[in-house]
Amino acid sequence: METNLRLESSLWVDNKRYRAVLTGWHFNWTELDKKNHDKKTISVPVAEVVGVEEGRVEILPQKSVEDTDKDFTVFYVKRSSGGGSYGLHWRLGKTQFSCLSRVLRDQWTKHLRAALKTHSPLRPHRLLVFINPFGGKKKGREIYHSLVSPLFELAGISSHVIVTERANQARDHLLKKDLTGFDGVVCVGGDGMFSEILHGLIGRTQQEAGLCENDPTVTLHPCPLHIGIIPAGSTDCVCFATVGVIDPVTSALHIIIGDSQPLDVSSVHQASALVRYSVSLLGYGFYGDVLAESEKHRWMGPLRYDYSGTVVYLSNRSYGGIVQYLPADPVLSSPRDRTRCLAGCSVCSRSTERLFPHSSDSSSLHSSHYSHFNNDSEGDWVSVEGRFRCVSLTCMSSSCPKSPLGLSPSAHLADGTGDLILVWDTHPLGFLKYLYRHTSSQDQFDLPFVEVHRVKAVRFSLPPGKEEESFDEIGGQNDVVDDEETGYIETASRTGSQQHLADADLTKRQKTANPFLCCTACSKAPAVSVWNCDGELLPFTEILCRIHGQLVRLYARGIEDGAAMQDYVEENDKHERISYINSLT
Ligand SMILES: CCCCCCCCCCCCC/C=C/[C@@H](O)[C@H](COP(=O)(O)O)NC(=O)CCCCCCCCCCCCCCC
Ligand SMILES: Nc1ncnc2c1ncn2[C@@H]1O[C@H](COP(=O)(O)OP(=O)(O)O)[C@@H](O)[C@H]1O
Ligand SMILES: [Ca+2]
Repeated sequence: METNLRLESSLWVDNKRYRAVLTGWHFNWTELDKKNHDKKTISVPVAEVVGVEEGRVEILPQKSVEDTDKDFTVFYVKRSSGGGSYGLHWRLGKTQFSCLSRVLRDQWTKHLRAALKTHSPLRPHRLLVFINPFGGKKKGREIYHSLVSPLFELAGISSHVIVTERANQARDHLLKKDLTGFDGVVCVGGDGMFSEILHGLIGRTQQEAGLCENDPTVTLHPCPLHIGIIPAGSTDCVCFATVGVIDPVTSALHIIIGDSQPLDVSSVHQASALVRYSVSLLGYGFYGDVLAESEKHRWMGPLRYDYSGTVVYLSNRSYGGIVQYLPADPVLSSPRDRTRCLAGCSVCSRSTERLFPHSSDSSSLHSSHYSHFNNDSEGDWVSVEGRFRCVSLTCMSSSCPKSPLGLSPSAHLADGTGDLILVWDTHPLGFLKYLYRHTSSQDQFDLPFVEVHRVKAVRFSLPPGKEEESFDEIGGQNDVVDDEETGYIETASRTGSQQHLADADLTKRQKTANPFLCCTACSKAPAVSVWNCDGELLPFTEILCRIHGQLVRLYARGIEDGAAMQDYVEENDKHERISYINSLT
C-alpha cells in the first residue's frame, strides 16, 4: 500500500521550482535551483494535512477558488513559533502548488487524499455540535461560527449544530436521541458543558450495553464516540490539560485530523448509587467552598472564582473527615516522580495494554477490563482520619491558565489512576503557600502538611457522630429538614437515576450541609463542607469514587512539548535535507 502512495515530481510554488515527495507518512517539498546549504525542506506529516483542493484556493477573508487545471492547494497544520515551552498553538498552513500538466495534478490530489485516508482513520465525517451560548464570556456562538465552522467546512466535515436553550439539554439529547451517523460530539463551552457531554455519552453507552452505572464494581464500556472541546468557558481545565492551550483554532484542528486521546474518568457513588462522573477536580473543603460561594456571583463571569477564592481563604476553614484509598501500583509511576504526561506518554501507552490486554479481540476486551478492582480486598485500603483544609482527587493534572502545571503536575491523562491530595489543617500562611505554589513550578507537595497518593479508588466519610451533629447544629439555625426532602435523597439513592439526581436542585438538606449557602453570616464554623465535582456541587458528603481507565476519548493528543517539538522539526528538516542531497549525488 505504502509503495503505491509514493509520488515524487517537480512542483512550482510562487514560480520557484521544488522537488516534492509523498512517502507513506510525509509530504515534503524542497526548493531546487538553490545552493545546497540554503535548501530548506518543508515536511508535513500526512496525518496533519487538513485538506487537498483542486485549483488555487483561499479561505480568508472568505473561500474563493481560482479553478486552474494545473494547480492544487494543500491545507495543513502549522505550529506557531514562540509559544513557550508547553503547549503549541496550531494554525492553518496553506501552500498552492502548480504542476506541469493536469494529469500530474490529478495524480497528486488523488495520492494525497488516499494517503490521508490510510494514515488518519479517525477523522470525523459528521459531528454533533452543542454550543452553550452562556458559558464563560458568552462568546460560544461567535467563536464557533467565525473560527471553527469554516475549518470544518474546508475539511469536508458536516456538522449538526444545536445551540442549547437550557442546562442539561446536551446531556439529555445524548441520552435519548438517535446518534447514528455521528463520529463525534463537539462541545463549545467550559468544563460544565464538557461534563454534560461526558454524562450523556457514558450514560448512553452503558444503557446500550445493558450495564448498571450505579454499581461501583461494574466494568463500564468505553464510549465509541469521540468528544471534541472548543474552549469557551471560565476555567477550561479539560481543554488546557489535554491540548496545552486554550485556543479554539488549535482545538478545531485536532478534531479535524481525528487525534485521539483517551481519558480516565472517576465515578462518584453514594450508597451504591451513581452520583456523577468527574475527570478533573473532585474537591472537598476549600475547592467545594469556593464553588459554593462562586455560584452566588455567576454574574462576575470567570472572575467569580478569584473573588470567591479570596473570601473562602479569609474564612480560614478546615473539616474533619475519614479518607480511605486504594493505592495504585507504585512500580508504574508516582505523583512525585516529576515527570509530565505529554503527547505520546509512555506510561499511558503501557496502561492501554494493561487495561485492554486483548484489544484486537473485542469480546474479551470488556470482560478483562478492571477485573482487578473486584480482586482488591478490604485489607488493601489505607485509612486516614483528621482535619483537612482540602481533600482533592484528580484523574489528570487539572492544569488550567490559573495553574499552568495543575493540581497534580505529574498525573497522567490515561493511566487508569487518580491522584489524591490531602492538605491537613495548617496555619493560614502555610495554606496560602500551598495555593500559591500552583501558580509556578514550585512543588506544592513539598510541604509538611501535604500528602499525595496515586490511587484507584477513594472513600470519604465524616468522623463518627459528626454527621448528625452537623445537621442538628445547622437544623437549629435553619428550617428543620422535612420528610419530603429526606425522601428525595432516599429515592435518589435507591433508584440512582442519574437524570433525576442531576436535574434536582440542591434540596434544603443539601443547602444546610453547604457552609457557604447558610453560614457565611453565622459565627459558628460549619462542620461539613461540600464536594466540588468538576464545577458542580454534589448533594452528598459521604462518597465512594472509583477511577475507570480510559473510559472516554477526546479529539486531542495530550500536550506537545514545545521545546522538544522544535528539535524534532529541525532534526526532521535536517534529515530530509541530507537524504535528499544524498539522493542527488
Ligand atoms: C494564591 C493563588 C492561588 C491560585 C490557586 C489556583 C489553584 C487552581 C487549581 C485549579 C483546578 C481547576 C480544576 C477545574 C475545575 C473546573 O472543572 C471547575 C468548573 O469550571 P467552569 O466554571 O469553567 O465550568 N472550576 C472550578 O471549580 C474552579 C475552581 C477554582 C479555584 C480557584 C481558586 C482561586 C483561589 C484564589 C485564592 C486567593 C487567596 C488570596 C488570599 C489573599
Ligand atoms: N442554554 C443554557 N442555559 C443555561 N445554562 C446552560 C445552557 N447550556 C448549558 N448550560 C449549563 O451552563 C453551565 C456552565 O457552562 P460552561 O460552558 O461550563 O461555562 P463556564 O465555564 O462559564 O461555567 C453548565 O453546567 C451547563 O450545564
Ligand atoms: Ca489518570
